[in-house]
Amino acid sequence: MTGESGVTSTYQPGGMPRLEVRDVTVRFAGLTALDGVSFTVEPGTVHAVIGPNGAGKSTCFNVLSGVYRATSGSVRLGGAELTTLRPHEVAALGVARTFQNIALSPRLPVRDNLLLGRHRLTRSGFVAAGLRLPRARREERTHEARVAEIAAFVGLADLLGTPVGLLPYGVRKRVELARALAMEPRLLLLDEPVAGMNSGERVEMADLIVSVRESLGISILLVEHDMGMVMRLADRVTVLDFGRRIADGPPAEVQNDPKVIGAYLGTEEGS
Ligand SMILES: Nc1ncnc2c1ncn2[C@@H]1O[C@H](COP(=O)(O)OP(=O)(O)OP(=O)(O)O)[C@@H](O)[C@H]1O
Repeated sequence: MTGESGVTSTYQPGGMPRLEVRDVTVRFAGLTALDGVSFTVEPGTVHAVIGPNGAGKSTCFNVLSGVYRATSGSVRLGGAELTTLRPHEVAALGVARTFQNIALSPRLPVRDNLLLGRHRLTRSGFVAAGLRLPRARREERTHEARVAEIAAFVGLADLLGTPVGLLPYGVRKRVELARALAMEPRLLLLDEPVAGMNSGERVEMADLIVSVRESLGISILLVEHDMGMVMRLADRVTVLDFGRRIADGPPAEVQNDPKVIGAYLGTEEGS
């Protein structure tokens, strides 16, 4: 399929797997960060995980991406069980993530940061690439063309040669999203994609996330504090509080749930 900007998806939406999180518990020395949490991310949807500070959102992301090991429970992507895998193995199954704090190489230009995202897709070995053998060169050209396509899709076409460290914060957040897309993911985990952005940048990022879903059909799971953004973007919302799931449903339903209102008011009163 082809998006407005001409970027094409490697996967058909029908081929996108469902993410099933079942009864996941994570304990850290006496503290239960996640307590029997379950939810399902349907293929090609935007699913948000929200909750007050310390609710367990980051822990949830870290379990899904293989950074933390669940104490019990299961996470399945299509037919694959993720809870026993390491981060690079989860990434190899097509799960890409962005971070709350940008994790890019500031001295490298946008192009190289995006090419690093394609590492798992590189077939020619290290040696072949180093010797610049013909097959490796051909592969390099293919990756560069794809990176240019993705950069155009996220509005970075003119900045491919610019070192990331010279870019404003909001643009760097887009580079991070582009790098995740460069992995050709089937599931994208976005950790607070608009944190620290001004209102104009927030709107742009929200539009971009919508077009990732619509043009590429990639499933998106996002953790986000900006409620307006969540309500506008998400097809479904899971609400955590003290590690427990207190609500799960369409945004309009969740927004009016007394348990959710109570959890957020409780935080405000406490802070
Ligand atoms: N590596 C760790 N070791 C010990 N405790 C941890 C660890 N990671 C998270 N926690 C604890 O688990 C609980 C859930 O934290 P988590 O960061 O997942 O919440 P959160 O919802 O992402 O919060 P925030 O919105 O503030 O980012 C907190 O009490 C936190 O202190």
